[in-house]
This record gives sequence, structure tokens and C-alpha cells, in this order.
Amino acid sequence: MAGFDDLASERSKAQFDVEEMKVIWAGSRHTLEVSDRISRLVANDPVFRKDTRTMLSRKDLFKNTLRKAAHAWKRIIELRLSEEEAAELRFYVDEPAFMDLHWGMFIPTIKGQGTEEQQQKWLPLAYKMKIIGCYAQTELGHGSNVQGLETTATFDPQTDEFIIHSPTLTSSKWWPGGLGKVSTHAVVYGRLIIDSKDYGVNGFIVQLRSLDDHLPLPGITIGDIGMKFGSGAYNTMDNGVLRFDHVRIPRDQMLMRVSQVTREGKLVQSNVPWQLVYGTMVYVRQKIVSDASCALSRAVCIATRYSAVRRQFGLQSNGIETQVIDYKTQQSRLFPLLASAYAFRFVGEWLKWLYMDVNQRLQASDFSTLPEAHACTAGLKSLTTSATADGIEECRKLCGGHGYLCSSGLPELFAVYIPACTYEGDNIVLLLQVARFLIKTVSQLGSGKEPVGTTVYMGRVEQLMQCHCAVQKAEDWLKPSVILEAFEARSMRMSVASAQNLAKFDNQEEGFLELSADLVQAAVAHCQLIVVSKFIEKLQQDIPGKGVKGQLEALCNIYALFILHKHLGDFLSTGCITPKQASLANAQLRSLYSQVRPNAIALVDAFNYTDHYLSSVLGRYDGNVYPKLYEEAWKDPLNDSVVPDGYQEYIQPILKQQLRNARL
Ligand SMILES: CCCCC/C=C\C/C=C\C/C=C\CCC(=O)SCCNC(=O)CCNC(=O)[C@H](O)C(C)(C)COP(=O)(O)OP(=O)(O)OC[C@H]1O[C@@H](n2cnc3c(N)ncnc32)[C@H](O)[C@@H]1OP(=O)(O)O
Ligand SMILES: Cc1cc2nc3c(=O)[nH]c(=O)nc-3n(C[C@H](O)[C@H](O)[C@H](O)COP(=O)(O)OP(=O)(O)OC[C@H]3O[C@@H](n4cnc5c(N)ncnc54)[C@H](O)[C@@H]3O)c2cc1C
Repeated sequence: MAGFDDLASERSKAQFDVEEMKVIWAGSRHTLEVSDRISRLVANDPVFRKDTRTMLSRKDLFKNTLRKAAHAWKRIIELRLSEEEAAELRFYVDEPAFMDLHWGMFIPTIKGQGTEEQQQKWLPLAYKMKIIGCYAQTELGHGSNVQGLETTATFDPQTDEFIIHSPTLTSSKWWPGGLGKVSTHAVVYGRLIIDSKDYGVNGFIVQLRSLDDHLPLPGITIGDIGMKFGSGAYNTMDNGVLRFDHVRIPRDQMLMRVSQVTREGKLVQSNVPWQLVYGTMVYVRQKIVSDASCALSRAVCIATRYSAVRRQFGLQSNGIETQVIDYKTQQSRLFPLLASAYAFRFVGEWLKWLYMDVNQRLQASDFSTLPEAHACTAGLKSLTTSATADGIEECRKLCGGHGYLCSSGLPELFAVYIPACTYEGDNIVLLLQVARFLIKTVSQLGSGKEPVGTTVYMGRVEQLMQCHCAVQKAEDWLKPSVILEAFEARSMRMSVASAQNLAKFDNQEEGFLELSADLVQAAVAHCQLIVVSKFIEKLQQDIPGKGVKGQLEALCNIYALFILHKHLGDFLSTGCITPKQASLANAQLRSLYSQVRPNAIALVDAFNYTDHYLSSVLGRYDGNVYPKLYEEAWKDPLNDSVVPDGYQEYIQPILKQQLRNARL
């Protein structure tokens, strides 16, 4: 039967050890074991079903999410799951919910910005879920501009309290997930005011709702901000609005790792940089990069399996049509996304390491790598989420008409994913942060301060400004050193050109605004270089398993040459490569697609996703697409009755009217 046979035959063609690739994708044998076990546990639990999600009203959808979250928590306790297993369970439940913000932002904020004492007081309550917290930073009037927040936290020396207040409509907290209906507490960001003096934005732990009856505490107005894009999707989350009317909290509820307010109302700065107040954002951006590879690989898995099952045109001698995956156009759209999923996986792994490293250094009062950690997390969050959002939509198109059906899983995945381009920092705003970092690095070249980390290549500025690409034949593009040099030279030249143009302005800030579109492009070039170089570094590790390394090399080259092809203008205009070399890169890319083609299904099998997680008729492991699509259609509530509700009121009168007209 079509589908079953197609995927089985594809799997038999694989030229590498899929089980070993699963380990590489998961990160380790241990992680694979955990994620495999937990994903099956979730898939086999009827409470975690997802198939009716797009058909529920907002209220039913939300209540169902609460039910799932409560059940997930119950299972975590019953099975005594470790922190790692619990996080996997929440991941595979696959429904945005207040839990994400509680575990993903509220707890990390207390850990990162609270003193030892504050951590000892609040973390046990949060870990046991005796309180539920969210992250209330964004306001109706300000999101990107954190320093523009208007909420005030005024110290009252008489009572040793802060008075939290929303002085204007635009100071209403707006967007925090989990705030609208669930959270009992929030970390609220507001301006610290002591003795009428404004000391800028700080975080405060504020109780919002009673722990007895869940009613808002006095002075607090709170609610949900309303339906968001798509059906189901992010509407399982209670993004909220919050206003304070002179709400009092004890002084020790200001998060005081960065600065402390004494009983006398004196502000004392610690020896840590004030930017640590922004620390949770660095943590979450790093996490979002890892998650991008999950969302993209999920869409790619669906589109790849379906492309092997779907046949159109080109009758072969045996009378069957061509699998659409065999069309070169399909490959040239699909395989770069497959390669990007792997690329984002590895850069995510590296970023996790970078984040851990920066944290260890911070514990030892070494703050030197913080600016780089900020630039890398901001830039890679922007790059990977934009590419993933676009990639999911491309996968929908790759599935033709059926991709538009909710049962394909792609519309909901897209709707859930796209806010990642906005939350945790608008992607353009974040690239501008990278651009500032690059300009600073360029301006310090020659000053004796050597660039470090991901900007170390900038130390070779003279060589990179002059080098000529050595490619003479298509296969030369397979050399990692050739690819790296082309990407480094492009990024170096774009940053230097931006810095030179900026230097022409008397006022640097005005110049920065004027040149911001170019600066963003330079930031993108730098971030793409990071992704390419981390993929290449990954390949230098010991990679066991028959054929695994070869497949990863092909994917790495596809990613790099696809980016080169997409941004050809940059590479040509900076003189990094010639038009002839560009055309050789294209020829090499075509040949790489042919190399990946027989392995495509096995490469997506290596993600080890259950059908439950994919929630897609088109992406089913067994390829049994058509009977299941047919079956799925009949489940739609519209098909509950043969004659629809409303027939007598609305259809019949029209038909009767037409009949009369026809007789006239
Ligand atoms: C489902 C799985 C769970 C996974 C994770 C869990 C949960 C997440 C899941 C889903 C997400 C759900 C919700 C998302 C939640 C949110 O959206 S929370 C709100 C996030 N808000 C933002 O991201 C706001 C974006 N704005 C900013 O970050 C900053 O304000 C800014 C744009 C970077 C500031 O710009 P600017 O005015 O220039 O800077 P400022 O004067 O404030 O700072 C100047 C110096 O500070 C450096 N810097 C800036 N940010 C950081 C940082 N984060 N870390 C370290 N350093 C930073 C900056 O580089 C400047 O340094 P100089 O040396 O002075 O140049
Ligand atoms: C689903 C979702 C969940 C969220 N969850 C939370 C949460 O839990 N807690 C929380 O505190 N917040 C949350 N947010 C808010 C989120 O962090 C902000 O929306 C985000 O930081 C973007 O800020 P903004 O909305 O102010 O966008 P704006 O800054 O108003 O952006 C609007 C446009 O202006 C452009 N722009 C802005 N500034 C500049 C500039 N300097 N230069 C050039 N262009 C610029 C942007 O690129 C964009 O195109 C959430 C948002 C969403 C969508």
C-alpha cells in the first residue's frame, strides 16, 4: 500500500546507522534514553491527547490545559521524576502553559537575581508548587525598551516596604504568560524610587492572588489579554494584564543580588554588573535557540515523510507516479531546512555550554564573558527563530493543499511558534544589540585588546579584508577551511564597512539609527558564521556509527552553501567570492542534495519523534497518510450531522427563493 511501502523502502536505503544518529541528535545516550522513555509515557497517556485542540472554545481549551498541567504535575510526583525527566515531560506534553513561565522564568529569575537568603525562602515554595510564579516585565506601552518601564516601586522608610504602583494606563503589565488566570506570584520589574530619586529598573517578588481562594489581593487588577493568533496554538496560555494601586510589599522582596536597599533606604551596589537584572533573558534566549531545532525538525520531519509518500506526475514504467521528494525543486526547498535543523541543534548545544561557562565565571566574579554571552544569545535567538518560523511555513507549502489542514499539524505549529520572533526580545531589536557589540569590537581592533570567543576571527582583520577565495572547482567548496574563510571574510568586511560608515557621522547614535538596516545585515552575517563554525567544530569531534559523520558533513555543507546562495549579494559585493565561484557553489549544492536524498527519511527518523509529538497525519511514522486523512475528516464536528445546523434558517430560504425566481 502507498505510504507503508514507500517509507519502508526509503528506510531500507539509508546509508548510515540511524540509532547512532539518534544519539548525536539527542546529545548523549543518556539524554536519548530519557527523552525516548518520557515521550512514550506522554504519548500513551490519554489525558495528554492533542487531537481535539483546534476545535475547542477558548474556555474549554484553557480548562483542558489546566487539567493536563495538573496531571503532569501528579505524574511527576508519583513517578518521582528527576528535574531533567520532569522538563522532558513538560516538553512532550507540548502545550504552552503557565508551567513554562513558572519553571522557565520565575524560578531562574529568583536563582539568578535573588540573594542566598531570598533563594532559601522562595525556591522551596516554588519547587513544590506551593506558589506559582510568572515574569511580569513587559507593559502596554513598553516591551523592547526595558529602561522605559513605568511601573514604580517606591521605598517607604516608615514601614520598611515598597509601594508598587501603575501610574498610567501604559504602565499596565501586559503579556506575561501565566499571569492572566493562574499565577499567585510574579517577579515584577519596576523603577526603584528612593527618596524621590529614580534608580532604574529592578525586579520585585509580588504576591498577586490569595493562596486560599485565588482572588486578586487588594489593589490588584488582573485578567487575560484575549485571544491570540490561530486556533488552539498559544491560546492555551493565559497571557495577562496587571495593574497595581499602591500595593505594599516587604523590603526583602526586592531581588537583591545586584543591588540592595538597606533599612535606612540606602542603595548599595554589589560587585556584579547591573546587567544581571537582565540575566533571565539571557538564560531564556539560550533555551529558545535549543527549542528552535525542535520546532524546525518537527516540521521538516512531517514534510520529508509526506514528500516521500506523495506522488504527482511523471508516470514511471511500473505505472506509478513520481514521489515529490524526487523533484529537485522540492529538494532545494526541503534539504536546506533539514540541514538547518541539525545546524541549530549543534549551535544550541554549544550555546548551552557557553551559558553554563558564563555562569561559572560569574560565581567566581569573572564578568568578562557577559557581553559576548549577551550578543550570542540575542543574535542566535533572532537568527534561529526567524529561520524556524519561515521554515515551518515553507514545510506547509511543501505539503501542498493537505499542509493547510489542521490535521497536518503544521498550521498549529506555525501559530504556536511565530511569537518566538517577538517574545524574549523582538528579533530586529536583538540584532541591533549584536551590531553594537560588533562595532565596539571593530573599534577596539589595534588597541591592544584582542577579540575573544566568537569574534576571535576579527583579530585577523588584515588577512580577512584582503583574502581571495581559493575555490577553482565545485568540490573545493567541501573544504571546511574554504567555507570558514568565506564566511569570516564576509562578516569581517560587512562589520568594518558599517564601522567606517558610522565613523562619518558626528553623532554616533544618529549614525547608528541611519545605518541600522545595514548593521542588522552585518549582525546576521556574524551569527550565520557562528552557526557554520559550530557545525564544523562538531564534526571535528569523535563521531561513531557507520556513515554518520559523512551524513553530517553533507548537511553541514548544505547549510553553509545554502546560506551562501541565499546571501549571494553579500558575498559578491564584499568581494569574498567571484560569480564563477558562486556558480560552482550552486553546482556543489545540487550534488549534495543527491547525496542526501536516499538518506532523507532516516535523517528525520533520527529525531526520534513519536506520532503523538508530531501530531500530524502527514508525518506519521508508518506513512499511512490517505486512509488516516479520510478518517480524520469525519471527526470534524461539522460532520456530526449530515444536514448542518442552520439549514432551515439560512440555506433552505435561499434555495426556496431561488426556486421562486426561477419560476418567474
Ligand atoms: C516552552 C519551553 C520553555 C523554555 C523557556 C521557558 C520559557 C520561555 C518560553 C516561552 C517564552 C515565553 C515568554 C517570553 C517571555 C518574555 O518575552 S519576557 C520579556 C522579554 N523582554 C525582552 O526581551 C525585552 C527586549 N529588550 C531588551 O532586552 C533590552 O532592553 C535591550 C533592547 C537589550 C536594551 O537596549 P539598550 O537600551 O541599548 O540597553 P540598556 O541601556 O538597557 O543596556 C545597555 C548595556 O547593557 C547590555 N545588555 C543589554 N541586555 C543585556 C543582557 N540581557 N545581558 C547582558 N548585557 C546586556 C548592552 O549590551 C549594553 O552594554 P554596553 O556595554 O553598555 O554596550
Ligand atoms: C506570546 C508572547 C508571550 C510573551 N510573554 C511575556 C512574558 O511572559 N513576560 C513579559 O514580560 N513579556 C512577555 N511578552 C512580551 C514580549 O517580550 C515583547 O512583546 C517583546 O519584547 C517585544 O516588545 P514590544 O511588544 O514592545 O515590541 P515593540 O518594541 O513595540 O516592536 C514593534 C516594532 O518596532 C520595532 N522596533 C522597536 N524598537 C526598535 C528600535 N530600537 N530600532 C528599530 N526597530 C525597533 C520592532 O522591530 C517591531 O518591528 C510576550 C509576548 C508575546 C507575543
